[in-house]
Amino acid sequence: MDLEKKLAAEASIDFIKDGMVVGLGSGSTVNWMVRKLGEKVKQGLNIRGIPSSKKTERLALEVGVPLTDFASVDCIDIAIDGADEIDGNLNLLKGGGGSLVREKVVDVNADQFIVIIDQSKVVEELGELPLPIEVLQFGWEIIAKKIAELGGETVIRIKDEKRFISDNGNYILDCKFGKITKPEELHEKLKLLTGVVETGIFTNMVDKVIIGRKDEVEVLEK
Ligand SMILES: O=C[C@H](O)[C@H](O)[C@H](O)COP(=O)(O)O
Repeated sequence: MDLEKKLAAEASIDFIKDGMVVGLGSGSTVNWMVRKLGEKVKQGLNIRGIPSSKKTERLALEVGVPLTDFASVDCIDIAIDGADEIDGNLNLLKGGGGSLVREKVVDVNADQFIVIIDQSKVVEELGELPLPIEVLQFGWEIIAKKIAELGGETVIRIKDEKRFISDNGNYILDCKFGKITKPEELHEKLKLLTGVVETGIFTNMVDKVIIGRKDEVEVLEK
């Protein structure tokens, strides 16, 4: 699986051109991409990255990828990010690592959005995994009840025996909805709940998917 992630990640580098502002996603697949990008920068590629998590930011700085931010640029040319699930309509479920909010801000504002995954992420319908939803700490218990009224079986995310806190200082609720047949509709209903910051459903955003399959890659276009 790691080889498949690495292959997909490294294949995505071909789409990054000199002078681009690059949205850097989060997660283990993206980490391969960031490392490769660091090598390319050392060889003379001139790009600037916008990281979607503190972890990605740390790695980018470590491997020498120059960074910028939204105060300094008007647009992101290309964003490259991983996913936890992708369905046949290229809808994504993301947030397994807890970085969904910043990822969505980066990915939705990119001219081109490329997803890099291993083949285990391809599903018929989203929802085999619980859906991560970032919520305010204040009132999370009542927000969880409202999510339950929409059909979600909700568990607050725990890491190292403590409540997981996102880069934005919020909690993550992992919510089992069963098969998500209408991702956009579910996302919209959840977003209407006060206290929900963002959901891990990403719809109508993906331009290209690079899938690592054994020792080769498959590229899907929108
Ligand atoms: O919050 C985490 C992100 O959405 C990741 O992009 C996603 O979980 C995929 O991660 P990985 O590449 O480690 O499987």
